[in-house]
Amino acid sequence: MSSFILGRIKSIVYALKGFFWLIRNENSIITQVIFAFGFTILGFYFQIDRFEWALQVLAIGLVLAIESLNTAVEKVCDFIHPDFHSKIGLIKDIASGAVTFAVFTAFIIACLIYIPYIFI
Ligand SMILES: Nc1ncnc2c1ncn2[C@@H]1O[C@H](COP(=O)(O)OP(=O)(O)OP(=O)(O)O)[C@@H](O)[C@H]1O
Repeated sequence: MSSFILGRIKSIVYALKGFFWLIRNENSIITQVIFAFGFTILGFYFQIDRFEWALQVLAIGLVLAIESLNTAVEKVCDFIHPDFHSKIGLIKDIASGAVTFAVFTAFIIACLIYIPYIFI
């Protein structure tokens, strides 16, 4: 097998290792996964259409991906500077701010999808 293909396979294995680590150990990711299951049940309950499913899956993926990157930033911060430092605090706050953008976007998408089903 060429070293290119072998390299790609190794990358996928490492990525899956990170994926499973996150859903086993990281409370914020576990919480978001529970929310994702909740909204999936809601989607089946209200029989949302294909376009709404696509938007919902995109919103869930966006939140999980940004939350995962936020976790990575926190880990780097704790590794390079385990003690309290105002700059570390700011870096962590900014990474959390990125999650807030994603959650806010997902909230708007959820409102656009479900408000018509619930109230109209
Ligand atoms: N080393 C530090 N120096 C200064 N402020 C910090 C430091 N560590 C954390 N903080 C502050 O505490 C907040 C929470 O940090 P923390 O690393 O506990 O993340 P978290 O959002 O609670 O994530 P998790 O629940 O996944 O641990 C940061 O956003 C930052 O404001």
